[in-house]
Amino acid sequence: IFFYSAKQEFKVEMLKGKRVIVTGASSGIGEQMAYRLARTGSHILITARTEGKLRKVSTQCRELGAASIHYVSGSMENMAFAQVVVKEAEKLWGGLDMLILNHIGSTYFGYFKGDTEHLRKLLEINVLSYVTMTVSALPMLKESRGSIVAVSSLAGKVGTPFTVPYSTTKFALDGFFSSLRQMLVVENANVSITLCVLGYINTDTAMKTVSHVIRNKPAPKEECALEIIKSGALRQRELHYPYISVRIPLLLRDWAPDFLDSLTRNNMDIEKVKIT
Ligand SMILES: NC(=O)C1=CN([C@@H]2O[C@H](COP(=O)(O)OP(=O)(O)OC[C@H]3O[C@@H](n4cnc5c(N)ncnc54)[C@H](OP(=O)(O)O)[C@@H]3O)[C@@H](O)[C@H]2O)C=CC1
Ligand SMILES: CC(C)CCC[C@@H](C)[C@H]1CC[C@H]2[C@@H]3C(=O)C=C4C[C@@H](O)CC[C@]4(C)[C@H]3CC[C@]12C
Repeated sequence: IFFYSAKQEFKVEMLKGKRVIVTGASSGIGEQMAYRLARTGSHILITARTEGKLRKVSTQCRELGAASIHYVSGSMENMAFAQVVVKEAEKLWGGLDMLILNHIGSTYFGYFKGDTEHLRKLLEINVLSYVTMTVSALPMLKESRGSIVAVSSLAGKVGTPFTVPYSTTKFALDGFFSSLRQMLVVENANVSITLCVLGYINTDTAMKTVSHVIRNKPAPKEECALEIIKSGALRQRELHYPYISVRIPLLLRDWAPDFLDSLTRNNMDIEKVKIT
């Protein structure tokens, strides 16, 4: 029982020479994932809207030792673009080993005033483009027995105030990917799906948006990026990072939901949330 249940350990060789797409890689956690993959000698295709930033990240990846590095710029509001990115990987490498879905459309941390247009746009960028890329990439991933990694959030597992449109999209990812995981087992397809449930991380965007409201200390984006890559390589079903800050709310969620809700609110300076 000990030997059969022992967890597999992560080794950098697991990703050496692997062909990986990383979305939202021009900044934050996505950028750090690109650097980490470069150090392990992977073939990398990065994407985001801002070409200038992608060029800089690519240069850095080349210096860090990427087996190869390419970028495509465009917006994930457009589903044709989501397909173009996967086609590009097919053209470049004739296959794909890992698809890391990480981009999000910009959103606010504040009062929900019924702005369904913002919600619709966010559903397209944060969910539909993930679905589109997954569908396009699945034939290649089935062939390589590859992996899909979807970056989500604690705000996609438990209700947090001030993130209504954002949480809607992240909860949807759980629905899609958890069901698809089951579907792939039934079909006998050896493609792993990892849902990353992240707590508060110190990216520029998150710090700018919530550091004046959230009392907890954010976790480092560099370590977060490494943990995401490890969880994908090890074909885990979910990543919980930072471990304790995500595990405790997940435990409380079903057993003491009202207590969890008040704990979450007590972690915020609610009076500092801007009223627009
Ligand atoms: N930071 C945190 O505290 C937490 C983050 N997460 C999750 O981690 C992931 C990364 O977050 P983080 O690094 O903070 O985010 P960033 O804001 O740093 O990065 C977002 C990336 O998405 C790209 N992007 C934005 N809009 C679009 C678009 N319309 N089309 C294509 N790409 C787009 C951005 O580049 P560009 O503008 O050039 O397009 C950028 O590369 C997200 O999935 C987020 O939900 C989860 C929990 C906590
Ligand atoms: C039990 C409680 C202490 C847990 C509370 C954790 C809350 C406060 C944490 C968990 C996940 C976090 C959000 C997140 O996932 C991503 C983004 C997007 C970014 O562009 C702006 C910041 C934002 C909204 C984060 C805000 C703070 C959140 C809600």
